[in-house]
Amino acid sequence: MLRFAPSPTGLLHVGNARTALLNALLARRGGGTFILRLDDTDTARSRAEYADAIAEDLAWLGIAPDAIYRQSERLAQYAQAAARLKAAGRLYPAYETEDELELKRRLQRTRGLPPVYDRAALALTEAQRAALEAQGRRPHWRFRLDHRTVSWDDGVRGPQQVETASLSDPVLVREDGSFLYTLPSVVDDLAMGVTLVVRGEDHVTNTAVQIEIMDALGGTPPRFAHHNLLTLPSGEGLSKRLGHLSLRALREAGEEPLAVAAAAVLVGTSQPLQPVESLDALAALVDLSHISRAPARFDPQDVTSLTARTLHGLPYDTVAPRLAAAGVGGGAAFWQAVRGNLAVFADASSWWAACAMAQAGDVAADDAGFLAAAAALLPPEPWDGATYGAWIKAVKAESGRAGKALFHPIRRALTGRETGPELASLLPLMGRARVAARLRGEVG
Ligand SMILES: Nc1ncnc2c1ncn2[C@@H]1O[C@H](COP(=O)(O)OP(=O)(O)OP(=O)(O)O)[C@@H](O)[C@H]1O
Repeated sequence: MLRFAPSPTGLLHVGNARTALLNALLARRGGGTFILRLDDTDTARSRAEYADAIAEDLAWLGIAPDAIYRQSERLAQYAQAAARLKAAGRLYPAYETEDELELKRRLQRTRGLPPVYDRAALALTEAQRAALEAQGRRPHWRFRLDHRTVSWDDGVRGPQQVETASLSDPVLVREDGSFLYTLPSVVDDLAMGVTLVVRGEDHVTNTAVQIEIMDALGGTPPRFAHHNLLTLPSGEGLSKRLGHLSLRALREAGEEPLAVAAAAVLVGTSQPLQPVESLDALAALVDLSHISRAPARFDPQDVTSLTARTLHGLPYDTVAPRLAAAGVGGGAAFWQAVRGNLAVFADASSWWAACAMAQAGDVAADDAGFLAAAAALLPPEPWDGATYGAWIKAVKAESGRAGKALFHPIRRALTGRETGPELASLLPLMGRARVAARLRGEVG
């Protein structure tokens, strides 16, 4: 059981996609379950349209979660867990304001001490608490860490140890009673039976805290694996809120979902960037132990070149529904003919238009006679893959032209372009009447 737990506070970026894909692909490969769990307890920042956008962007990548949960709908479970922790003496009220905490931290720093919460609230007497509440202060609630060494064998980073004495007791519940991310995450990982948590290394410290809370709740922690983070090419970190390298933007630029997925998974590993034919093929390449420890720069140029390479290798059966939806005909023969020339999928539509829609032959005045003579040599239909070769041989013999002078005017007349797919493949798709008309500079 694996999960992806984003906050719906912006559009997913390629770093988020790395986490989502690693989880989804490991689940897919191992026959496990993959859930999308929206961390939407922060009502001020979470937005329903981002939750929809997350599901849509995952679907675009080819990921269909087995279930979707919204943490905002599970508050009763978190309240129950908080009550259990309070009863066990592990969740205590604290009354410091943000300014007071900041002052404490500043004093600690000037004394050369780490800015760790001093647990002053633990020492408050019943009467002192009552007095603070009488002033109108509301408590936030901190988890009392065990101050022990928490260890786990990380799927990416190997054996890990965190001394929780070096950490502040984390706030689990805010003044207004709302939950920060930590408790819902722990409660749900236990309740949903999550067995492996794969996430970014921004969570390593959280993991130590979460293992302590899981132990305090009597649960068995899952296994953890923390992958490196992706950055902008400049090295700057990615942020959902700032809209960096969003899946939406890559999609709008025409990038292939399989190319984005391959780049998001393979960048920053010891495996080479390579196009894949399917998510199953990408799943077969996933190996947590091949992920580097250092952050990895994500270059959108890599996606652009992977998009082209992905398209060049995509089998017809995989793209047939997309071709049909785009109104592109010609079946497998057309796809085989053009795929090697595509930079983005939409180029298939332009090549289809060039084959199937009337357009005037692009004929330079100097070549008009040569091309009209070539038209006269066109063999009768039916045409197949060998037609062009036989015809061009005859044209060459009669005209005495060779090389560029022979091929270039023909390509221009037929397609209006300097380069493109093999004419041998396009000719049967265009048909004799069209080819003849265009060679004469007419509309065909
Ligand atoms: N740059 C990144 N590279 C790889 N993974 C990332 C990156 N940023 C976040 N993640 C992972 O994405 C998952 C979802 O995290 P979260 O929703 O907090 O996204 P975020 O981009 O950090 O958010 P925000 O910008 O809103 O703070 C987490 O598992 C996190 O580790």
